[in-house]
Order: sequence, then structure tokens, then C-alpha cells
Amino acid sequence: MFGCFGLVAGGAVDKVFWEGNFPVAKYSMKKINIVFGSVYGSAQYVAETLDNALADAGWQVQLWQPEQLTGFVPPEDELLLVITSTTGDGDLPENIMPWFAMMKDSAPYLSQLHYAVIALGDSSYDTFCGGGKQMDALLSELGAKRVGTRLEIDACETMEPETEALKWLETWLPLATSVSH
Ligand SMILES: Cc1cc2nc3c(=O)[nH]c(=O)nc-3n(C[C@H](O)[C@H](O)[C@H](O)COP(=O)(O)O)c2cc1C
Repeated sequence: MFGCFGLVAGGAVDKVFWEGNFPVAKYSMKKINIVFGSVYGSAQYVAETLDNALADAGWQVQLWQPEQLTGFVPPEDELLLVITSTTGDGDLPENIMPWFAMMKDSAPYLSQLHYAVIALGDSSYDTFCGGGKQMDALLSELGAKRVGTRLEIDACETMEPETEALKWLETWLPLATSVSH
């Protein structure tokens, strides 16, 4: 029975109650869903890097593969992190387009949802980070609240987008923790 205290790492103890003579801890885990859109793999690698970093920081993380996203409406009591590159002329990658379209056409109003966007792009395009900007605008139209600023990672400036994302995460985590359920 006492072993359960050590088993659930990273969760904050929400409440302690008694079962007979034994104290039982109820843990509240901070939950986050990560969705990504990627053409050549950079945004996917950023998503995988932050998946690990968030888990190390004690979050319960679900990294969604694009093909798993059919019908996925982000639960409002969990955070949402969208990481996407831009392709074409300010467009979203093909692998996140169906989810974007589904959210645009049929998602309910999500006024309790908190989210963040990491946009990968290249500032030599006029439509810099257009894909991430479209996601941000859609979530805002749906009533969701962005936590912190949108991170825009410029391929002209760095070959290691995951390093930029990890730096951003350091300042973003305290904000995210303050709004997590
Ligand atoms: C064909 C093509 C079109 C692109 N169009 C844009 C664009 O419109 N705006 C932008 O900011 N970046 C654009 N980019 C840059 C990519 O978004 C950037 O290189 C990003 O890091 C790629 O991430 P990914 O590997 O996850 O797809 C384009 C890149 C390619 C190859």
C-alpha cells in the first residue's frame, strides 16, 4: 500500500485521504497533448524532443501521430501544444491538414482550452511561419486561450530547432503549470 507513493513520479499530491489505517495519496498529473505537422521531419523532431522534456518535468504527455488525429478534439482540461512547419506558400503540411480542416468545420467552442503553438518556418518566405499562424488563429477563433507567446523558429537562423524549443519551454513551463488542471 505504501509503495504507491513512490510509483507515481512527477505528479503533485492533490489530496491525502485514509483507507482504514492507511494514507492514500491522490495525484493530480498535469496533462498535455502534442500535435505536430511536418514535411521533412524537423517539426516532428521538435515534438519528440518536447515530449521527452515534458515527461521529465513530470507532465503526462500524449504525442499524437498525424494518422491518430481523426476525430480528436482536445480535452479542455488538458493543455494542447501544436508544433507545425510551413510548406508551399504559407500552407500547413499535408499530414496536419485533415485535422485542421476537421477542427475548422466541426470542433465545438473550446473556451476552456489552453494551448501553445510552435511554428517552424523560413524568413526568406513572405509567408513566414504561415502554417503556425493559421493554427494559432483557428484555435483563437474557437475561443481557446493561448498560454505565452507563439514561438517562431527560423530555419535561416538555426539548424537546431529543438534547441530553440527547449529554451522556450523553460519560460513557458511556469505559465503552463499555472493554468493546468
Ligand atoms: C517547398 C517548401 C516551401 C516552404 N514554404 C514556406 C513558407 O511559405 N513559409 C515559411 O515560413 N517557411 C516555408 N518553408 C520552410 C519550412 O517551413 C522550414 O524549413 C521548416 O523548418 C521545415 O520543417 P519540417 O521539416 O518539419 O517540414 C518551406 C520549405 C519548403 C521546402
